[in-house]
Amino acid sequence: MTSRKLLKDCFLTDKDRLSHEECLAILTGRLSAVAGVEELPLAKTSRRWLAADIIAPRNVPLHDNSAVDGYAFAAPAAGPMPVVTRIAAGDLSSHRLEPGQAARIFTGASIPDGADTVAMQEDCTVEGDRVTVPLDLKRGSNARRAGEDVAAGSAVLQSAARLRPQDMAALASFGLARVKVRAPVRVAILSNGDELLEPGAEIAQGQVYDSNRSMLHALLGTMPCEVTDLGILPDNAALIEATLADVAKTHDVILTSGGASRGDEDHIINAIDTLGTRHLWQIAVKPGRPMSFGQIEDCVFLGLPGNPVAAFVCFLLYVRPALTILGGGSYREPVRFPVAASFDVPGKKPGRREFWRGWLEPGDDGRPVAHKFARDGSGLISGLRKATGLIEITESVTSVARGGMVSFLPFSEFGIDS
Ligand SMILES: Nc1nc2c(c(=O)[nH]1)N[C@H]1C(S)=C(S)[C@@H](COP(=O)(O)OP(=O)(O)OC[C@H]3O[C@@H](n4cnc5c(N)ncnc54)[C@H](O)[C@@H]3O)O[C@H]1N2
Ligand code: MOO
Repeated sequence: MTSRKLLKDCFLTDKDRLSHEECLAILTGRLSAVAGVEELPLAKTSRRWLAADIIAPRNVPLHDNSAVDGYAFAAPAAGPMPVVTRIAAGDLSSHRLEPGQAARIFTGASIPDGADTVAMQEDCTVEGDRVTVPLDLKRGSNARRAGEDVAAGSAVLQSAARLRPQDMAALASFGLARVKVRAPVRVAILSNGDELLEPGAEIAQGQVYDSNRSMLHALLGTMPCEVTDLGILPDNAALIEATLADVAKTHDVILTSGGASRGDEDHIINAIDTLGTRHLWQIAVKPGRPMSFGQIEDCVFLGLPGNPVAAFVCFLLYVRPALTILGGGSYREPVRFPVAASFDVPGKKPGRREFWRGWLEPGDDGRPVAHKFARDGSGLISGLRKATGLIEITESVTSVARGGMVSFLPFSEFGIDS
């Protein structure tokens, strides 16, 4: 990473602050994969980033086989046929039919040489050792061809792909027992603020329970990460600096929340400036204005704002892409769905991008319509809980009218299940 644009002014207007696009470009442009590569048993690789391309080593299925329980024959059939053999799934012996003969066959069993079609048993008439199949059955019906799922030699998955449950099925279907994947990114998390308290402790006026760390743990659980929890750090500049310097030696990422602005008791930014390099701080995004990104030696620093909604939104928008790239994954932008708004927002400040908490419901014509959580405060966890996604309002927009189109980003696009 090299430093490009450092922001020294803590009184920036939205116009001077980095835009969402610039922020993403800095993150994605300056980061590269740091996670190691390990070869693991297939069952241990779910949700990891692949570290090598996967080429199918053989056809799947390996042999032509029956899709149904029934009778195999060579189409077209002319009348009753003698049933000369019986083939079950897993039968490894070879079978051959002469023209006009049929084989009793079961789902998954190899189709015998000389046959190309299978009739479902429900559609057949059996008399003694002869079977009559539907005479108009098309050649190839109910026959699954070798390689019809995946042909040997085809490129199936590229390095940096995320292994999803269906990919696990594909790798197993090729007979792969071990897979090269990226190791988890080593992330240290901490919360900063004298007012913060661990859940379970006795609370007093002026204190708040630390909710960000539980939320961040859960969010990090959606990514291949190994999390070190450093707990709550008080507003003590020397302690913050010493902790960050120490932790940076053994982690790929330090993720903090709180203390990100430039209040007298916000020491995180100062610590980064002293120990390393700040690549961005202050963005024209709501919520999330004091989001920061920097480095201490080779350790990436990601500083989230303290307000829980801002921490959540910035995690999705910026931490997730950063962890993806550092982890050796391929980053893709979340899909944005254009939907009609069910609400009016007459005045929005121009020059900054806003992410409102929202959800979809069917409108009068059955199409999805976006609803917005009425209150905007970025301390309101209730809004995050009610929401199933973010409504994105770009910089140039100054109002939204009921029925107008807005972009909806479902949380599922960020790896969060409903
Ligand atoms: N004069 C200004 N004040 C503020 C500005 C500003 O630009 N000028 N920005 C506001 C915005 S926007 C945000 S967001 C917050 C973020 O500030 P910090 O990152 O420095 O966060 P704190 O001041 O430490 O905390 C803000 C708020 O969030 C609560 N908090 C912090 N950590 C946690 C946690 N782990 N769990 C639950 N709640 C937490 C904290 O108690 C505060 O209420 O600053 C605005 N102010
Ligand atoms: O932008 Mo702050 O990040 O709204 O709460």
